[in-house]
Amino acid sequence: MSDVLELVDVSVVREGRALVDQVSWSVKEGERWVILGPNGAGKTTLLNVASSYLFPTKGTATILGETLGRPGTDVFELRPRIGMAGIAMADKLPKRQTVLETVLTAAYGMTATWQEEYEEVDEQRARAFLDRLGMNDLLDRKFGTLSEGERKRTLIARALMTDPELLLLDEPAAGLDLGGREDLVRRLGRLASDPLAPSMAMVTHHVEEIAPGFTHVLMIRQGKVVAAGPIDLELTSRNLSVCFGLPLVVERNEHHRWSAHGLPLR
Ligand SMILES: Nc1ncnc2c1ncn2[C@@H]1O[C@H](COP(=O)(O)OP(=O)(O)OP(=O)(O)O)[C@@H](O)[C@H]1O
Repeated sequence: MSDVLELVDVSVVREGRALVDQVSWSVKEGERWVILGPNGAGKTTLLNVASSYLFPTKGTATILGETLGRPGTDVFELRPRIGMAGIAMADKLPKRQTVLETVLTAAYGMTATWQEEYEEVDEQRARAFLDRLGMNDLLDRKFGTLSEGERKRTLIARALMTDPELLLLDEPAAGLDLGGREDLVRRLGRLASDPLAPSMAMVTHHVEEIAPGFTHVLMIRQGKVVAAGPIDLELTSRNLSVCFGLPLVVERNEHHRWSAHGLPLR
């Protein structure tokens, strides 16, 4: 299996502080990673490196075989190969555009529609991704009028539109109610279990949001790696407690879903 992402001793330093501190992490083809860590741990900063929007201050980041900052690496060629769904992207998209247009524009590397004609084949693809994410009844709705859950699902469909080799999801379930979260987890589980789906890395705050099918976990605290590896081996009470800085118990049920809770204060 080849490396989709290879970070070696990567640090991102701002105002003298390492937001990401000597992180080495490799994602191989077909792996589905969960990134866990407390607020401010550096998760989004790490995704920004993985999506080629942020270059490391130190160390090397190689994405889909292209090393950032090396002569010959063109980030404008690299970026369409990476699907990214997160709040930062939602803010860039025109609110008056329909759901279908929002997904369709991804095929043309733009955030606005302009006046060009879309290929029939692209429209079919956009409809298929939206169908898979349960957005069939909302194709003509304005993006700006969607609920949080509908917006998240549209963004994932949009990120899949370029047929990316690496899919990065930044807190896809944040702000969703219980039903919305469970609906999304089911859909992410289907995606994660699809052998044709791209390699994935998903930032989340809650182990309850990890869909079955995710294979690996990266835990970070204060920019440093606490644990990294197969989820069955590394997502332990001990590692989670170190990561979040308080005693936690993590469990997995027979449906392959995770839950975590703190121990009562004495
Ligand atoms: N450009 C910047 N300059 C200085 N500090 C920054 C900059 N960008 C982010 N930070 C800080 O870096 C730290 C890591 O931020 P980051 O957004 O990566 O964390 P996170 O793990 O995604 O947090 P959260 O879970 O709260 O979203 C935070 O303390 C943040 O305030």
